[in-house]
Amino acid sequence: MDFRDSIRVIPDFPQPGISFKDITTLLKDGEAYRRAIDELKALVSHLQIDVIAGPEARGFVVGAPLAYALGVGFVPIRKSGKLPYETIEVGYDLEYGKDTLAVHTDAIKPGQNVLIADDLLATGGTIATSVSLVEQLGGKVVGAAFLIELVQLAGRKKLNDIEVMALLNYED
Ligand SMILES: O=P(O)(O)OC[C@H]1O[C@H](OP(=O)(O)OP(=O)(O)O)[C@H](O)[C@@H]1O
Ligand SMILES: Nc1ncnc2[nH]cnc12
Repeated sequence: MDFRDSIRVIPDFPQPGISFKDITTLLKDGEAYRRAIDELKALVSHLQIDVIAGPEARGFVVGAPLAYALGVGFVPIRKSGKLPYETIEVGYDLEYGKDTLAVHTDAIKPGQNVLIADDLLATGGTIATSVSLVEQLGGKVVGAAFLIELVQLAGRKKLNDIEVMALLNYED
């Protein structure tokens, strides 16, 4: 299945010069959504995964169903101020702004193998920050899985030797 047909591209959102890849058109199509998660599951099948971590908000709609499909737990990595228990936090830049991500200090056990999942890899700031949070808790990041990779932004360079997997590549 060519998932590209299910992604809507919006020029100049949320600011001029950004070509926004809108996954809501894929999410509302039950067949395409299910197949996308099934294909991600196949892409990560060689990895030993104890838990999936996904950054708010779009990382939830990819990471949580993937965790369910694999029969592993899901850890939400949230924007600052949302999690109720003790957290660690890291600030970062993204393609169109700045933010801070947080995770509960007991979300990951030291030594657990963690797959990070999100809808899209752009500059890699979100995922590098997620990797930092997981590693601060003692987790080992065994891979990062996405629906979409914006290859020109070279986000995977921020991830050093972490394996990066994506269903779709965009050149712009
Ligand atoms: O590789 P990067 O340059 O970090 O960009 C990618 C991130 O940007 C988007 O999230 P956003 O922060 O817009 O939040 P949202 O999921 O709440 O829309 C997207 O869902 C990724 O998480
Ligand atoms: N171009 C883009 N489209 C959709 N989400 C994004 N997050 C960061 N860059 C993005």
